[in-house]
Amino acid sequence: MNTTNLPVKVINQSKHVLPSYQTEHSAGMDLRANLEAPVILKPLQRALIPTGLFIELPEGHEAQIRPRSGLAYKHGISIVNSPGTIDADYRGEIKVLLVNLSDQDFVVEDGERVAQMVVARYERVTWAEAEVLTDTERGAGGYGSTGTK
Ligand SMILES: O=c1ccn([C@H]2C[C@H](O)[C@@H](COP(=O)(O)OP(=O)(O)OP(=O)(O)O)O2)c(=O)[nH]1
Ligand SMILES: [Mg+2]
Repeated sequence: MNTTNLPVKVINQSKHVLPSYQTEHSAGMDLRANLEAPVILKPLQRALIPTGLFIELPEGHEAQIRPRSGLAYKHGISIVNSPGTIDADYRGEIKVLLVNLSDQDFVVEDGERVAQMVVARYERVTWAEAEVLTDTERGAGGYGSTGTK
């Protein structure tokens, strides 16, 4: 298995341990809420949850902030801007924009694992302006054009 272990500079101003991979091949590290007091999310309310983490990603890498499926399934908790993007040149605190999509209040506790962070390489492009694009079988088909079965 060819996995990388890229060093990422981090400042941890939270009262919690650094995020870590929960299993041998987890793609994401769970991020913990760093709160003075619990945050109550009413149905359809959103809140920016601080993590107390500040990172410096290597050039050519981003971090994606993604929901956790357990919280989503059990409590309807998701992330409004999913997947959130942490840019390599961002030096601020990582925050998680949670939303409560259930019909019941949800309490975010200090130290709770509210999201997961996946570090990924990205490409940047330059435009090559053109008059026509290559013909393909799909063409402009989308939005279910291939059927459901
Ligand atoms: O879930 C998120 C998403 C973003 N950020 C931080 C890191 C990112 O580099 C910066 C800007 O994010 P984005 O580009 O998504 O926001 P924007 O609304 O376009 O703001 P800006 O004009 O600052 O780029 O905010 C977070 O901490 N959490
Ligand atoms: Mg932006």
